[in-house]
Amino acid sequence: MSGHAVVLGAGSWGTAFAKVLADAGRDVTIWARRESVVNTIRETGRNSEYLPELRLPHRVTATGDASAAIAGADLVVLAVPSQTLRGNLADWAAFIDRDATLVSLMKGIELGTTKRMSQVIVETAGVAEDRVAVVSGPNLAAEIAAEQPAATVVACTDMDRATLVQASVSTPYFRPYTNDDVIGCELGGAVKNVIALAYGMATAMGLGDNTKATLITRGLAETARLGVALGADPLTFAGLAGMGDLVATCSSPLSRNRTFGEHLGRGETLEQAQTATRQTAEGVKSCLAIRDLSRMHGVEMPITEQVELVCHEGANPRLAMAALMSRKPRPE
Ligand SMILES: NC(=O)C1=CN([C@@H]2O[C@H](COP(=O)(O)OP(=O)(O)OC[C@H]3O[C@@H](n4cnc5c(N)ncnc54)[C@H](O)[C@@H]3O)[C@@H](O)[C@H]2O)C=CC1
Ligand SMILES: O=C(CO)COP(=O)(O)O
Repeated sequence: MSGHAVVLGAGSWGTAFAKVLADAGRDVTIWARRESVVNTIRETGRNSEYLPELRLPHRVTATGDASAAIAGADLVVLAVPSQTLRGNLADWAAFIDRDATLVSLMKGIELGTTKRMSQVIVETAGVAEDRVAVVSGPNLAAEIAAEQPAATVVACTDMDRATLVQASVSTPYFRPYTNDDVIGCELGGAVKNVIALAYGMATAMGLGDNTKATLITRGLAETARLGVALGADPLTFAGLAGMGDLVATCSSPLSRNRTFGEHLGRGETLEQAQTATRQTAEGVKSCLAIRDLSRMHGVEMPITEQVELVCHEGANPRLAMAALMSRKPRPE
């Protein structure tokens, strides 16, 4: 693979990922929805709204014309919010080259359908699942943009394709591992956002490291339970797309999900938290879809249930924590 790549979505991860692709040897076009973002990237080489510190490599350019950018690209990277993917991709699907690899960077579950992002891509773009790769791991965009060493997982049911994508995003600061467990990698990425909301609430409530370690560990347990019920390999949850991303997201003040949880933990309403934080916190919507998935598959996910109650039913975070602590005793 050495052709042209397109990154659809100019948020912080889409922009940082474009840099990774360019540093790994690609010409890259970023599609941005807003003309002001396109113009700033073209004129200054920076996405000043999302990653102002980052000077993009010369191989990266921007456009507002998705169809022109997609045509001829052999790597089509999707980096829009999970809940808008289906609508966006419906507009773009016709322009995607029949041999192109579609790469999902998104960490969410679709509301209503409870579909993972790769499933939405397969359905909407009309491609076989082995043409879709998922990139997921402890990858806070600002740290990658600053070239701080990090690893990730490239998951695809076609391991040859996973290896090609791995080569396309390998740089001295970004180390991708391949995996064929797409379900596990996608669930790890989506559920950790929900657990990070809980972690943020605990942080704002002044709770200590025992509480936080408990949330991470039991959060991982409920993620793995759901994953196994959906056909994932339990070992995936001990890896970068599971524990790795969960730890990075919960412990980092850069995380939008953790930050959103902190607002809720200070007693703000959902609307107040949304006003205070501008970027997408995927867990806020995905917690509803993940709760639905857990009920459909008869899997207990107590932390997710409580996060959903705080986010969408106005439950008090302290009472949510008390509810978790007063559950029926059970073996680990
Ligand atoms: N920011 C990060 O550190 C990381 C983010 N991710 C995931 O990557 C995905 C994308 O996130 P980010 O790049 O951070 O950006 P984001 O989620 O904040 O926004 C993505 C981009 O989509 C645009 N957008 C918003 N609504 C849209 C719509 N209706 N149609 C088309 N475009 C729209 C935004 O303007 C922005 O340019 C998310 O699923 C996130 O969970 C994954 C790893 C790291
Ligand atoms: O997925 C991420 C890091 O791997 C980014 O998390 P946030 O969306 O919470 O910022």
